[in-house]
Amino acid sequence: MVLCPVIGKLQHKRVVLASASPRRQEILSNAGLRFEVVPSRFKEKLHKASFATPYAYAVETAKQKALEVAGRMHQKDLRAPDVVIGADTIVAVGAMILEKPVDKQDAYRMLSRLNGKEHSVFTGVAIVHCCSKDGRLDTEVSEFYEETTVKFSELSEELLWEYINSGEPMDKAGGYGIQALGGMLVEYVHGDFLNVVGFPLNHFCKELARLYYPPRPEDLRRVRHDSIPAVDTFENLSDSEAGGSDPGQSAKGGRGGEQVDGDRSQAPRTLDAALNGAESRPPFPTGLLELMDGFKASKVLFTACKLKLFDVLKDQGPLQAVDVARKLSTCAGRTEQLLDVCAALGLLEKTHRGYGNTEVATLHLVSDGEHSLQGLAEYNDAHVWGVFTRLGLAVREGADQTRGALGAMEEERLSQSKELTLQFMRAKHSLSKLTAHHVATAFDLSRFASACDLGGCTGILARELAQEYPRLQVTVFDLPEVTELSGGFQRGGRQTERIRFVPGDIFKDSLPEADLYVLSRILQDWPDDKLHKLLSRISSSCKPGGGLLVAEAAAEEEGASRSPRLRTLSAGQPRSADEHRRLLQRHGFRDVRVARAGDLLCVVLGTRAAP
Ligand SMILES: Cc1cn([C@@H]2O[C@H](COP(=O)(O)OP(=O)(O)OP(=O)(O)O)[C@@H](O)[C@H]2O)c(=O)[nH]c1=O
Repeated sequence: MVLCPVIGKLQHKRVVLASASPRRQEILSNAGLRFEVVPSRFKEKLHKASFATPYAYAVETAKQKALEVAGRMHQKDLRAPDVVIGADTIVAVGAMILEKPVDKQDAYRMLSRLNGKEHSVFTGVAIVHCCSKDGRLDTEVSEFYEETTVKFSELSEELLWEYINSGEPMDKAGGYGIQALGGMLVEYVHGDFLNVVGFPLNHFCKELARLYYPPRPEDLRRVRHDSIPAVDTFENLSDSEAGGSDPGQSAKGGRGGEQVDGDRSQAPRTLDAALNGAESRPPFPTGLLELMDGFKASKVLFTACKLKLFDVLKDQGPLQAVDVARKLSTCAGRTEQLLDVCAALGLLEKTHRGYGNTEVATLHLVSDGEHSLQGLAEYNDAHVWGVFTRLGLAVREGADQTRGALGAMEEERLSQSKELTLQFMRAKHSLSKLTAHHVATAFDLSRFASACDLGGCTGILARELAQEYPRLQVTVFDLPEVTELSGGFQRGGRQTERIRFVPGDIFKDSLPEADLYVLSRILQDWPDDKLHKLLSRISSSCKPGGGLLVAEAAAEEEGASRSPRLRTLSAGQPRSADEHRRLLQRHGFRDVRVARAGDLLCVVLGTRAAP
């Protein structure tokens, strides 16, 4: 059989399975692989929301599990195994990830979500090749994922509880085991069954083949592209293009993809394809097509927010499409399309009871939620959208125009209506709420008695600083039209006594006195000349020993910015932590330290040297 020699390639190697899952052990030993089992101690606690897709989360977790075991074994014996295999299985309902239930209630919640519906099971796999050199561990990781679609029948409460009480759900992702009693819950499976059980053996063998039998150049020219993913084009939302693709068919990523994301078609598709040969076609441009459709997805999100769809579903959901349309006074047919696209985007859940918010929608898209990003959606729709429609003009007409178009948020809000200023403030407020705590705690700032947040807008960071440092007096310095409206964003509380709002322009007016100046997400909006002007003004106002704290979007190479495009399209240059460090040094700050704040920001703190 073709696959045996592939497994045989590992025969003389020391192979470790970094997994406690008895199912994985069984699948691999049934395939004839000889290995040791060293369960990983990696805690499955990666921040799910920071992954663009559920499978990216599974792949990263699998990798971390394997690397933890490789590192630990290397440390213990000063010799790592040759190969460590890690895997992670998750169940995904839209964007929501279900892992192993923590108790019976949790299992019930999970199984109820799956009841009567289709879901995806993803297993991420990492194959880590290790090499110990001069006491150092070198690793080379290849990773992939497999997706299988599973549909549950409509199940009664009684049956669900009977299943839960059998004890089977507890150590299984999504709360069920398809290989045992759980098999009775399943109406159909599309894809690799073993992938659901915990290990995609077929894809694993293909990956080994790819690693151990590099294709000959003549084979590569004949690669067949056999897994073209569907791309949701949202066409059926447009009147002129009605009858387009099925919104439920969102881009899923090929089951046979060799890479986690991006262009999976770079590598030979499959051993089969490489060996059997096929006609020559260019790689399928999945990423590019998704990019072309990206604006439609944004517009769907903005429209749903504007219609207050998530608010209605929060209070009254789940609801059928006609009821949603009635409550929103919208056209029933179009509303249903919008709801379906929202479900395909992972914003809504569709069950036999109707449409309901997913966790991410409840958390971030409901207007009055503590972590609501409604303000940002509203501003992007009402303002940034229009700004970007002028991008071509801005690029053609040069730097100033580019600034006018791309970085226009600051400038336009000066001249425009109170409503626009309010929109801008709501957008900034909602985003700052996500980051303020991280910025305030990136360094110990307790040595400062006063701080001034320049461009501090609604005072959300000031509030966090005051809360974190009980001695600190904080000034929020922003344009008069902003400070005038900031009252509407205050929630009261003891620390507000130590916060004051001072109107002024950071480029023109004298800066309020403070031991620590703060610039949070300000520099990125300005081109170099303005930025140097601002930093030199701060430098002159800052007393020796005083500080400057800068928080900006983390540069891509530092790992976490998931939206490099957003960063690049602001007026200023994208800057790395090192560039920020040099900027501060150039303006008279010493002992410059850099820290990461959450997933989005890099924070830099410098101390003013004596002139
Ligand atoms: C959907 C489904 C899952 N599972 C098991 O669910 C666990 C997932 O958890 P994990 O975190 O990927 O693995 P683990 O069991 O914690 O082991 P480890 O690799 O040490 O983290 C694995 O066991 C899988 O078999 C089944 O046995 N049958 C099914 O139908």
